[in-house]
Amino acid sequence: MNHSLPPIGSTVLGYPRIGPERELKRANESYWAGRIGQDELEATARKLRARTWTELATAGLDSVPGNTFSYYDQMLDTAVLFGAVPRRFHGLSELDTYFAMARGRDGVRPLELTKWFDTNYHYLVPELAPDTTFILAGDKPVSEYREATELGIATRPVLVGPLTFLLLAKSAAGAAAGFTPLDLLDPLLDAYAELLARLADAGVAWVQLDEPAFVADRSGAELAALGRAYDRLGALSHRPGLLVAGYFGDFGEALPVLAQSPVEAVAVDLVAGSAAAIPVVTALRDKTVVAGVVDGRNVWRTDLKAAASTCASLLGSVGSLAVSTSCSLLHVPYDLDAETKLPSALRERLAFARQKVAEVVLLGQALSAGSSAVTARITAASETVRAGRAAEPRNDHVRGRIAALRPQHRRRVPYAARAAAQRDRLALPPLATTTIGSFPQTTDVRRARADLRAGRIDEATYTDRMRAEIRRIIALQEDIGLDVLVHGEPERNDMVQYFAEQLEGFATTEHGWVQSYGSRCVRPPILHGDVARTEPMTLDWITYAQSLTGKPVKGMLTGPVTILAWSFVRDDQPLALTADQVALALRDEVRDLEAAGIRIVQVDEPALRELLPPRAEDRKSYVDWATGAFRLATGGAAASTQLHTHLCYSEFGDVIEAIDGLDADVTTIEAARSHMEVLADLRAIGFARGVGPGVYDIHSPRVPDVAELAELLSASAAAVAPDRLWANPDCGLKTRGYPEIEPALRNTVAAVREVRARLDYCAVRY
Ligand SMILES: Nc1nc2c(c(=O)[nH]1)N[C@@H](CNc1ccc(C(=O)N[C@@H](CCC(=O)N[C@@H](CCC(=O)N[C@@H](CCC(=O)O)C(=O)O)C(=O)O)C(=O)O)cc1)CN2
Ligand code: MET
Ligand SMILES: [Zn+2]
Repeated sequence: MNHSLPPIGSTVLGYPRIGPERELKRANESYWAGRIGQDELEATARKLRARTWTELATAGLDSVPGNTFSYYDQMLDTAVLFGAVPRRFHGLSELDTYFAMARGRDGVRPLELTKWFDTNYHYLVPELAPDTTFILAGDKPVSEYREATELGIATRPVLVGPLTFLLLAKSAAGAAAGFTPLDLLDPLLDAYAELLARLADAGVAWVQLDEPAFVADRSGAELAALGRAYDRLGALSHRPGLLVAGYFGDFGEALPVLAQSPVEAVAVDLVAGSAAAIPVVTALRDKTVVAGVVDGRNVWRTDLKAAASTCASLLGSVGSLAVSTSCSLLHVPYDLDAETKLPSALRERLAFARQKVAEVVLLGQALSAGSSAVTARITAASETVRAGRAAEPRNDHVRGRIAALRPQHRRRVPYAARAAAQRDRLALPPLATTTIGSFPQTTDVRRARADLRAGRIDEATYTDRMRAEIRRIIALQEDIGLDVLVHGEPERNDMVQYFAEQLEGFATTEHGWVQSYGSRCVRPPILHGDVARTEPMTLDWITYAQSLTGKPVKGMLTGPVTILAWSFVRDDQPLALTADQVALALRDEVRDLEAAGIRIVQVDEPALRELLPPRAEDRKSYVDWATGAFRLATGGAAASTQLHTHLCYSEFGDVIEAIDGLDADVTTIEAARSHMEVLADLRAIGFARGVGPGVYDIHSPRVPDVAELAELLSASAAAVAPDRLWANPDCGLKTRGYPEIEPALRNTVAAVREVRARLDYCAVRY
């Protein structure tokens, strides 16, 4: 291999790719709708890549990451690159196969979508089987490298590492028992070896292999596989320099393994993790260590003085030191300069992707030259950060309420008493039907909100339009015959941002878009101060909806854990305390809803699993504060108020006890894609409250028929008593269209009627 590698110096581990104005979202959605062709989509993609490389090189980074672009997702890119395309997707053009894997097509289900570690980004889960053969089927990393060289920029291609790829993959349905994707390591390494040779041919000096799977607990066998893989790739005679990156935590036991392998560089996350292990691992003394000191997950400006001193402290322990972000900047918005409405005191304290690149460049200069001008800028930046933090106003009322909390604030009367009171008050049938909250966000609804923002319509007109939408949604649900109704959430731009816009202590952005999955984006709010509710947030909409019907309408709130998980949070106090502040605001909202006659309140916690720490030793304290905050939000409700929660988008095996700890009366939970596995998990711990395993996968446009729904419901009824069992979709319906959801809901109600009839029959016979 090349023995005169250029120093990495200053770099970032990755960059946003949706485009500062969500150009890629618009281009993808236009292509899917048939409004533009492949050429136009590719032209947009090329422009976005060129713009990113140019911006990063011009900003002064020594090493610019490449291959950070993706039409949909980097795990999907990796599966396609190595030919791991399940048979059901064969038969389309390359691009359409790719999108079919992401989104499904007629009668063909897509790959599973799941959370990327503890972030709100979702990746597609590769499906591997014993007979999967890996070949170097594509050349995206090579061709994008060439594209950048044409602009005069030598990039460092970023690849998902082979171990992380396999550890995040799942074995395809029907794969032999005992098979795990890791069994395919050797053939996969052959394909990586071929890719590395091609990259070397193209002139690539460094590649980055991301192995974040190793910041979680890993078995001895997995650690050994890591060592074996990098020994093998390292031993290749023709390859670029290898940088292995870990992020979202500490490499732990994987650090010495990598240090003893022939890789030339290791990138470590010094924001979520610590620098303590680096001097201890003596084998790092002849490696390049890339110090991730600029937070890639949050939007605060870096305390550059502290970061520079962390870097300086490592100088004697490593062969060569480079400076970087803690992880890819994919998780933060593009550019603070696009925000014109943020309060200036807050703005001063923020850095988005572009500003973080500038921070890294400055730190790099401090490390290499350390001129007095650079030192002065670093000192000034640190002072701004510290002064800004100190100047954040405190809300003494909220802090007083927190100080006065007692265990009984987080406790309701025992479930049996609640269930009895709710049975009397609600008189619901067995297998009660409901939905998760949102109905399709139509173009009209979004346009009304855009018109309000632009001043084209006034507040009263906007309210009228939303009320008309609520009337339509209530009438539709009555017509379909659902038992517990929702107002449909048309007034919400997003289930977290909507609350943040009304709570003191949060700021929201105009352009701060971050990719969540595929073309779907969010604008995470910035939680900067003490949180307080100044007035009811949902009351008018919910009471309006309830006034239209005799059936119960669910009050609909987003829980404290999810509000934190999907916001940028303050880093100057424990998350547990921030969560309790949010919980108090929600507790007041629950009380107002109850006082207005609302009989059922749902508090969504889809992100409960997401924040679970990667290492087992940290989990108990997380579960304690997370369930504690939820129970603080809900613990003031009367026994006869039925409290629902909703969970989705993850594997729940690891948080079953936490779900129990929420103590909700009814839990609606994603289950359709995992064949109701969660019911067995719940049963195993003796979970005895209401549960609604989602019978309809809303992530797919497919409409389930009555027979399959009845079968899922019967299977569920065998595991859960019918008076505790609910029938509902997997998640909210906002991303779907009416032509899909209307028949799906009608079929659900029809299936429930069938199963109820069978239950009656059984009750008579036995
Ligand atoms: N925060 C969050 N995280 C989550 C979820 C979630 O619901 N929220 N759900 C899970 C899955 N993730 C998701 C993330 C985003 C979306 C989603 O639908 N996002 C929308 C944007 C939602 C939004 O902010 N809408 C705004 C702005 C809409 C918009 O783009 N308006 C147009 C103009 C309006 C028009 O003419 O269409 C514009 O600004 O250009 C609104 O309704 O007001 C999108 O990407 O399209 C769905 C699921 C997990 N994580
Ligand atoms: C991502 S969970 C979504 C819950 C919310 N109530 C909705 O129905 O959209
Ligand atoms: Zn959901």
